[in-house]
Amino acid sequence: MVDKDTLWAGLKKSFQADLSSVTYNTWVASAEPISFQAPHFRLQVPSQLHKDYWERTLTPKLVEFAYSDFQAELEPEYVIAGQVPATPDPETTMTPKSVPTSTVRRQNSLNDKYTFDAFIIGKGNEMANAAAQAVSEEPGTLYNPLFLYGGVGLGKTHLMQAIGHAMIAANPNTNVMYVTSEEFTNDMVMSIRDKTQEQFRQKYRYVDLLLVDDIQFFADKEGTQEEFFHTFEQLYNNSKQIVLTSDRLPNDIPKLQDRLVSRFKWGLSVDITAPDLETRIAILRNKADREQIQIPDDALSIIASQVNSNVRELEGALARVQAYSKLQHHEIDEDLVHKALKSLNLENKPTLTIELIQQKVAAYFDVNVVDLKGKKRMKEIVVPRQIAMYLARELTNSSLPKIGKAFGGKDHTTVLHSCDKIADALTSDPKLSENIQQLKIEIQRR
Ligand SMILES: Nc1ncnc2c1ncn2[C@@H]1O[C@H](COP(=O)(O)OP(=O)(O)OP(=O)(O)O)[C@@H](O)[C@H]1O
Repeated sequence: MVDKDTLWAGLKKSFQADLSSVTYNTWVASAEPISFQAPHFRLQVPSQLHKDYWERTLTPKLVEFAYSDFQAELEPEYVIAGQVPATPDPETTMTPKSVPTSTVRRQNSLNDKYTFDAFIIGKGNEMANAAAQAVSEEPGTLYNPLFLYGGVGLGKTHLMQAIGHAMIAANPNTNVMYVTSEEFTNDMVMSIRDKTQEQFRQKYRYVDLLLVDDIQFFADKEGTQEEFFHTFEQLYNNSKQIVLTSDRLPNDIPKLQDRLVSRFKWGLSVDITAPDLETRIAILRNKADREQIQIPDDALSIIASQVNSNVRELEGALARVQAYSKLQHHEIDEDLVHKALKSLNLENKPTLTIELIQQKVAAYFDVNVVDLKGKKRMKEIVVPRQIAMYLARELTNSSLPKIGKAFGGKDHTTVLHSCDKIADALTSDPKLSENIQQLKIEIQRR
């Protein structure tokens, strides 16, 4: 038995470890538990934008953490502060249950908001958008599979789901399956455990459009890759459309079977990069209008110029401003935006660039920036160089070739290798993990 406060305290810890501090402070820190009676968990959030974000993005994590930390099956409900909930308040205690099924399922459906109409086109995504539009008009023939790749929070999921919406709009009988690669793996494992492999195959092999998100997590998963290969073959041979997303190109996904790498390259691979200032402003304006948030252009430009990492963080900043305006009972203006974003420490800071990361890492390890960019092979230089590349990828959303260029013209595979090496070492080297944590704080603080 666990009460709502104990549950929430545990969940917050897991979120804190999992999310960036900006994401955590924007979305999680402002939520309050209202009640808890298995499986119902009611959480109060400050605004509609928060509610949407929880429903769309954080619910799967919430369910997962509740299950792994408390062996509890959760069905969360989000209530906007000051609004009366639709159903009466349940009791506040619960008994843990077994496997979370219903809430996990919800992830398979398309998010209503991820349409082409709601997608703002800019320099970083115009190719990807054009390819996605083309695929939705001629599925299974033009680019199959369509492989969208790029950094976090740049709209890959949005765009892939937009294809699903467009195909359903053109033909309501279209059978669309959206799944993350982890869900695909879990589903497969369950089907083996429950001896329901035939149902599993029916589910994935007889659709018109299969969308698999974050395919890089297939790395190392032999069984999943084997199963996915047969799924792919059947769909492809029947001219059914497949769309995949990843944070990197197929060649760069470690331990991905050659036959999958070659198949993923049969169609079209197209990347999405971070939006420029104009696109960020347009995304915010569109979002504000859709959510009916009153915000003048000048105030909006301040947000767009201060948050330049990715669209998810941009949306978070807008939500923060909106929540702040509600709390202060004050309309949004430039002054309010400055105050609301102040705690994110974004103001008066130099822009977070690869060069800035190089300087911070060099100072931290007491090495020379020139050496970091150079070719010296001594361990004292190689490790800081790999760390700097890893942080450049994590914190700036720059493409691998761009990072390679900033490190004295290195190849993108060298950058990827460095990032993977550090990511691997992080799981077993607490000292490295501490160094990186400190460096991240130092860099975010500028
Ligand atoms: N060009 C855009 N126009 C409007 N909204 C966008 C655009 N790009 C991204 N977004 C919004 O930003 C948020 C994050 O996008 P999304 O989840 O699609 O990113 P992603 O690239 O799939 O990230 P991840 O790699 O973390 O899965 C979503 O709310 C999405 O609607």
